[in-house]
Amino acid sequence: MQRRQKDDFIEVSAFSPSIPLRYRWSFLLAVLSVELIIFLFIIGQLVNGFLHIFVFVSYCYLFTSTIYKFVMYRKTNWENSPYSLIKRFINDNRLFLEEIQVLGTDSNGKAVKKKVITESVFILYKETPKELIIRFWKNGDKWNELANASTNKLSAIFGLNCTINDDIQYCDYIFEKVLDNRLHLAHGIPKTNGTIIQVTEKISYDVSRVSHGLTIGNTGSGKSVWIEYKILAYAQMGAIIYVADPKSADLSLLKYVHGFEDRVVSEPNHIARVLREVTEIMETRYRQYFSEVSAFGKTFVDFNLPPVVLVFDEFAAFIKSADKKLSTECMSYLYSLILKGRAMGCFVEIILQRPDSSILDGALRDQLGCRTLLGTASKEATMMCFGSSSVEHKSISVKGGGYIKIDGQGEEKYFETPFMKDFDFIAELESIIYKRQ
Ligand SMILES: Nc1ncnc2c1ncn2[C@@H]1O[C@H](COP(=O)(O)OP(=O)(O)OP(=O)(O)O)[C@@H](O)[C@H]1O
Repeated sequence: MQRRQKDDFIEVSAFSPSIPLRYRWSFLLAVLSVELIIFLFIIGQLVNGFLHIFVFVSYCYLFTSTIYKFVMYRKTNWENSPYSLIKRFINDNRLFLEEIQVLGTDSNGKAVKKKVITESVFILYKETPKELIIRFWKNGDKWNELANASTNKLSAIFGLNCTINDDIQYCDYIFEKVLDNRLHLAHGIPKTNGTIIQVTEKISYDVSRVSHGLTIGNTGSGKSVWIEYKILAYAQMGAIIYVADPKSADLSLLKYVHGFEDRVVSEPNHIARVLREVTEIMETRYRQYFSEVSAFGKTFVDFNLPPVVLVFDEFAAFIKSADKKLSTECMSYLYSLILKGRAMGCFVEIILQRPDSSILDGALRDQLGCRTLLGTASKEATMMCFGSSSVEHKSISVKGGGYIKIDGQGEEKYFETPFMKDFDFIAELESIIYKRQ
């Protein structure tokens, strides 16, 4: 079996020693013996009876504290250590091959046989204060399949949720030791740093690299609250925000906010107009800023251009219900925004109640850099949002809880949208806009 470079990883296999010397009971016995010898030596040197009692009491204290410290050290540093747990995982699942080998003959001429491990899986781990990474190499051998199929067992062993980073040559299981926390907007909204959206205490992403969003969730799962938070984050960036709300629901109320009056639309013709407007902004930016070779690799951030965001609620329902010509026109604008908008800073945030792959196929979906699935979702919705994934989704009872997948940040992970209670979204938005003017 081919084994590759280990980086800072520690390797564990069936060949690794079961217990390192400093955790063995025999080691404790050796330490206690040394202590006893020292005690007997000191006692032998003393004549004073009072000193005998004093040394004896000290020795008793040393004896019990040595045993206590050893047991605690073993428990915390060894029994629950990744090394020991991985070793147990290998043994319990028999991830090794054994064969009986003849070692020689005894005095009666009988063959002396012994079971010897001949092959083993090799699992690596690396521990930092924040995370534990367990790596399975994919060697195309009999343990290859194991690399992608150990989520449940490993999560159970370590008692932590994990995310997977699946590479061609290896599969990393990343266990977060520090739990993530939901943001509480009543404590103040996080200040947007440049083009970064802070999602939870630990999750964030940069819209200049990861553009466009998709939010899927059943009614009441928290889509509107999540999008409202995103609108605040975009507003902090100084974005020009358009809202298409064909059902004239909550988001359409934004038209009463100063600056949003003609950017919030519900009528099909107006939605088409807004899509056209955003596409034109994108095309104009292309012509003005990206027509020379010096613009190579640059984005809207390099030209100090504000992001332009189109929030499209109930997008699939709109496309299905609109007249054919209009829906074709809208789809073509949307395609070009999704495919070409990133560098120009022109983004779409699509909200869907029900998955519909006839509207948003896999190729287009993959262009939407931040995808969220809120509430307990059907298999179809999960597939629609994330494609095939090895993440086991739990059922969700928390309002605003769901899964998020951000381009370049591995598989989807559980998260909770910022908590919006005792918080006035409209007042906050108006205050952001006022401060910007
Ligand atoms: N992040 C959150 N913080 C606080 N409450 C939330 C959050 N997300 C959802 N809720 C609660 O859940 C309710 C439903 O959320 P929301 O209106 O966003 O769902 P929805 O998916 O948009 O539903 P619909 O499709 O019917 O519009 C909210 O009124 C709110 O009470």
